[in-house]
Amino acid sequence: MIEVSIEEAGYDKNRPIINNIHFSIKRGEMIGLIGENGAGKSTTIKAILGLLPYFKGKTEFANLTPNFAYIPEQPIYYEYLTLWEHIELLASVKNLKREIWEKEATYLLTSFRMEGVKHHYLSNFSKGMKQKVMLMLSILTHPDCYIIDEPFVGLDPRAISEFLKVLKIEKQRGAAILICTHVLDTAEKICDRFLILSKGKLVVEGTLSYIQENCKLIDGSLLDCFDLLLEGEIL
Ligand SMILES: Nc1ncnc2c1ncn2[C@@H]1O[C@H](COP(=O)(O)OP(=O)(O)OP(=O)(O)O)[C@@H](O)[C@H]1O
Repeated sequence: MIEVSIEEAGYDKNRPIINNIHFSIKRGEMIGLIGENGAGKSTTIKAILGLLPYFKGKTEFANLTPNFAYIPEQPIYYEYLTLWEHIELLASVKNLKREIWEKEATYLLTSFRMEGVKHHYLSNFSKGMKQKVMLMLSILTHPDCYIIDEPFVGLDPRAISEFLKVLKIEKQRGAAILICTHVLDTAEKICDRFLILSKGKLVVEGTLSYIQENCKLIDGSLLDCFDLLLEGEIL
């Protein structure tokens, strides 16, 4: 579905931030992008999205016109549009069928417990509420691929569980999902494979059992393996 091949990339040609990062994401696969603060996760996402001033490499999508949703860590929205107006704007831009999106939007508003604020401006929402809106909007477009930057930090536990439920359905539909997160116990439960970045490089890529084997920690958690890998005991 997506082939990412980054030779080097960054914000300035003379100072590449990430290099030699090569991976693919298949249909129906969920990949966890993990690494310490400053490891280069957001920079990798920006490279995939074509948002970096300096990028040497290529990103290939199976479809010539990739249909993907990017959910940033910091919500982006229109100050003077209500939640429902955001949904209507998206539906109009994406040419969604009213009889379908209205039903789905109503379902999502109820499951994310946002029905009561659908006619309020986003500028009055908390960070978690704004994040919920970003998630709902992306889900409504049913993209081929989701790129999600830290979804678990601002959301309350019920919203996380609703979000995971919907993601599971989207994954079964065939969506490819890249999630960047520090919440390793959740990532461990939901992701099929992991990319561990450190200092702008891909340290290890694989399933949890591959990483456990690599670390000689057969029953170790993702966090145990992550700690060990980054302590340099293995590398
Ligand atoms: N806009 C920018 N201009 C220049 N350097 C940047 C910019 N954004 C990030 N960097 C640098 O790139 C490196 C990687 O940052 P990045 O934001 O990709 O890390 P991250 O893994 O997403 O970290 P975190 O977990 O803290 O979000 C850091 O050294 C950072 O200082």
